[in-house]
Amino acid sequence: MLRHLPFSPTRAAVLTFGAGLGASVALFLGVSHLEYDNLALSFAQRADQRVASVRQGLHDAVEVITVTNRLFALGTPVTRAQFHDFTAPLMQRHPFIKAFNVHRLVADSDRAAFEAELAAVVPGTVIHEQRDGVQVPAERRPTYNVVHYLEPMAGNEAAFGFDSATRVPINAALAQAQAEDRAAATPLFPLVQDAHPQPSFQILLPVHDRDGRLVGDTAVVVRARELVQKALAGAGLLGDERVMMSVYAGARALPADLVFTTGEGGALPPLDPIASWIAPEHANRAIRTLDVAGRPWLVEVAATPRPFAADHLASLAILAGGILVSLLTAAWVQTSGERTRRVQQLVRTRTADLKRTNRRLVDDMVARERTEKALQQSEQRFRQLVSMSSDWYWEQDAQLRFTMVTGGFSEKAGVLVEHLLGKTRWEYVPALAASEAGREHIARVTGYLPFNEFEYQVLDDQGQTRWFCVNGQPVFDRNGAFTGYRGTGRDITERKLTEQRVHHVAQHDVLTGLPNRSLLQDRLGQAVAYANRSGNPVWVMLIDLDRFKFVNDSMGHKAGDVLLMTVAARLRSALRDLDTVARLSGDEFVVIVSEHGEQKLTPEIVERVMAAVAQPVMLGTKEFFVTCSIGVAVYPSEATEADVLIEHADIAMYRAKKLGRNNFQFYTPAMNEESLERVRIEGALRNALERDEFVLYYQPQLDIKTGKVVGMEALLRWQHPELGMVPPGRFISIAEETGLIVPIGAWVMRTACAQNKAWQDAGFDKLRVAVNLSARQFGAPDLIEGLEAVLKDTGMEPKYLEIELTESLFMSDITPAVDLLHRMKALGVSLSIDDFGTGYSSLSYLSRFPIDVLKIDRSFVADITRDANDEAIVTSIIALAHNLKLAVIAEGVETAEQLDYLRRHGCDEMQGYYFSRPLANAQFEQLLREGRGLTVEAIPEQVVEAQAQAEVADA
Ligand SMILES: Nc1nc2c(ncn2[C@@H]2O[C@@H]3COP(=O)(O)O[C@H]4[C@@H](O)[C@H](n5cnc6c(=O)[nH]c(N)nc65)O[C@@H]4COP(=O)(O)O[C@H]3[C@H]2O)c(=O)[nH]1
Repeated sequence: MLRHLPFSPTRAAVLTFGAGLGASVALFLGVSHLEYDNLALSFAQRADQRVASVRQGLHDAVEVITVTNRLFALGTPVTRAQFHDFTAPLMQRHPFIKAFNVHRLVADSDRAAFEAELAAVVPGTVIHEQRDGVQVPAERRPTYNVVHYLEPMAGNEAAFGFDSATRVPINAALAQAQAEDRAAATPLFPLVQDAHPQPSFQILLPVHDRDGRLVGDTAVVVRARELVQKALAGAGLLGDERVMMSVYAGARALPADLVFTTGEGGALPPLDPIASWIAPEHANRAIRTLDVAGRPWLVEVAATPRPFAADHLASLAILAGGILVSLLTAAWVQTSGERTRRVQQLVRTRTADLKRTNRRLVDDMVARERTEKALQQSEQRFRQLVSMSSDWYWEQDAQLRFTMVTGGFSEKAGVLVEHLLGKTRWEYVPALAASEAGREHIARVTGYLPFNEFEYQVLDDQGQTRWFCVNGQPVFDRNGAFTGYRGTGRDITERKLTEQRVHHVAQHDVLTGLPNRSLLQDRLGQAVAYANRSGNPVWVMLIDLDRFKFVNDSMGHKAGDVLLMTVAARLRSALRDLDTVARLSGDEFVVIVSEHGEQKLTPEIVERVMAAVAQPVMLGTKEFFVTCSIGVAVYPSEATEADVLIEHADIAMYRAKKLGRNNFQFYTPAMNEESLERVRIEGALRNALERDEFVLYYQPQLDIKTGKVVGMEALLRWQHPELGMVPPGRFISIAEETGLIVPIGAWVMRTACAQNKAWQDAGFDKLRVAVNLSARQFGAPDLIEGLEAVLKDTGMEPKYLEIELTESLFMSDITPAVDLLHRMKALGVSLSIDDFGTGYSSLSYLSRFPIDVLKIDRSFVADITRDANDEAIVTSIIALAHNLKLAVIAEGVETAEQLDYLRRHGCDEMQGYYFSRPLANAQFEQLLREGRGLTVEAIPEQVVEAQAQAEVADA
């Protein structure tokens, strides 16, 4: 059966519904029972109320007649008027009273008199009776019971004079009243005064005279229905449809006795046993018997049949609610049951699935374990890699805030990770938004674009500036929604600092820290641009230190460096911050000064610079004076374009140098010519050796005592096809600067040796040839080998070669110089110091050097007879040399006085125009051939010696 239902109720649901239904019915019955009891109680109360009301109404009627009867029982005659006055208010109070009667027993003998009295009240009244409904004079009887007093008369006229003895009920009631001595009621009977009979009755009480004889009675005529109605209405019990009621003026419910009923058809409906069973409350009936002045009255009260639901709302509601709750509970149980069934089914299915999956899982587990292991290893490798590398790894969320930074970020970057997390890059580095590169980066990132090698500055937790370089890739989920960024970063501070250093180094001189040539060009461009804008002039000064080369060569590079740094600092402090001081090269500095506002550019600026440089400098333990030569180029000026400013300043500087150093020159176009010549010379010099344009001149050197030529100095001459004979003063310095002096010097050495050997071989006296060795040659690595080769190749004995060195050559780091000199000396050559006295004045090194000859510079010799200082220097040099067992040769001897002085002071040899200028090959050979020499005056050797010693002591 259940299988045909659209759903199959579970047993639990059926049981739940059954139990719920049973409980609901039980509850319904219980509550119904209570309702029945309640209804019965309510009905009993209603019935009692009604019965009591009716009883009260009847009691009032009895009470009325009792009171009225007392009026007559006193024996005092009562007039009709008194009777009227007495009964009028009672009638008013009890409208159910039809009339008050006083009956008189009248003997037939008194009939006429009595009728006369009656007629006196109502004319024509006789004692009468009713026969077939018609009023007729009473038949003659022994006694009559006549209505004597009647109130009210109106409406009751027919009763006045009526012989009530013709009425059985009245006679019976009077007899009963007399017998029981109390009021007695008649049954219902039709009144003579009623044309249409209404249920009425009388209650009467006998009246006795003073002797106790019955003389009549007092009666009240009552409308029975009105009485009942009045009683019920007075108690407010009319109109209650819940009950029906009937009142009978008798002991049984006979229709003839029916006084009052609410039921239709004049009486209560009979009880329907079936209906009573279904609705027991309908069987509620109350039957009470009342005593009405000795007569039984029946009051019957029944409940009005009502719809069942009207009186059973609560129980029905409970039943309906119970059924509903049962249904709902059953439905819930059903649903739960079904769900449980489904869940069980699902569990079974899933369990089967799980078993299958489990088997697969076991397989997968093995694979996964392998994968996890590999992953762990990979992760470990990644972590190791990250920790070993200088990089860190970072991630950001969709709002571009850092969510993770790994790889020892704090240690590598000096920033705690917590300081970064939750912030965007530009929240952590607000300066990003201020730079163009930063804004570009922000735009890129907010556009979810990848970025590479983005570099930016960060302040670390210690407040140090660092540089980070980051790479990043945007991350999108499967749906293409942006979820954040991930990438790497590294600290590139070191690299940046290195770059800055490199950049600084690239633009600055390492030694002095001043801008170098490259930055100088930049600054010069700015200065020229400023000059063009403002119309103010710009001066470019090229400063060259005088005799720096000497310091560098003589005191060593370190001293030279100290000097350069000192000069750089002095230049810097002598000028304004706005001005540029740059190191061009070696001992050359460039200053750019621009005219600003009221500060005019004047030569005092140049003088101030010169004065600043010309302060004493402590080099080691020695005090040294350095001067400078300055060339100044002015922009704008007629002849000076912006791009040749330094060149022109250089030309002017050369001019200043030429003019005796320690001064300055402003560039003039004429200077350019000299410079051009210098350039021409430099160019021509490069080809001179190849073109065989060099020649050697030889200047004789003579023994002062004997006057004989003992040697010669080889002096280089350049026979240029256009320039003519170019003296060394014009090209030697250029050759030294360009390094051309090395091959040229080698040529000189070889040529001089070869020539000397040739003259020796030609039979002339064997002379010594002196060859100048420049600093560049002295520093050449193959110097010794070259000398050996020359001596070997020419076959000249080494003792005939004298190598002239300048003091400055070996004054710097004397140890290698000493070593080199010894190696040269080991070749068998002699060594002389040229221009002695012009350089570094310490003579202490002389004892350590294997020197043979000191050569007094011609500048001392020139003034030897005029300047006491020079005299002193010369005599000192001679004395010193002799003390050191060195020979002394004076050069530049031009006069006999000079020669005389030198001779007197014991100078060994001389060289100078006084005897001979440097001579070409042929001329020199001629000189040798002629055997020319000095004329020697006889000066006693002791005198010369003594004089020399005395002058040395004076000096
Ligand atoms: N006023 C005056 N001058 C005199 C007198 N006697 C000689 N002289 C000049 O004095 C210079 C002597 O040479 P130095 O001091 O070595 O000075 C040399 C030397 O330092 C250098 N020089 C010349 N030839 C060579 C060379 O082959 N190699 C190197 N390295 N330097 C050389 O050039 C310098 C100048 O050479 P020169 O012009 O030939 O000038 C020569 C010579 O002509 C005199 O009485 N009065």
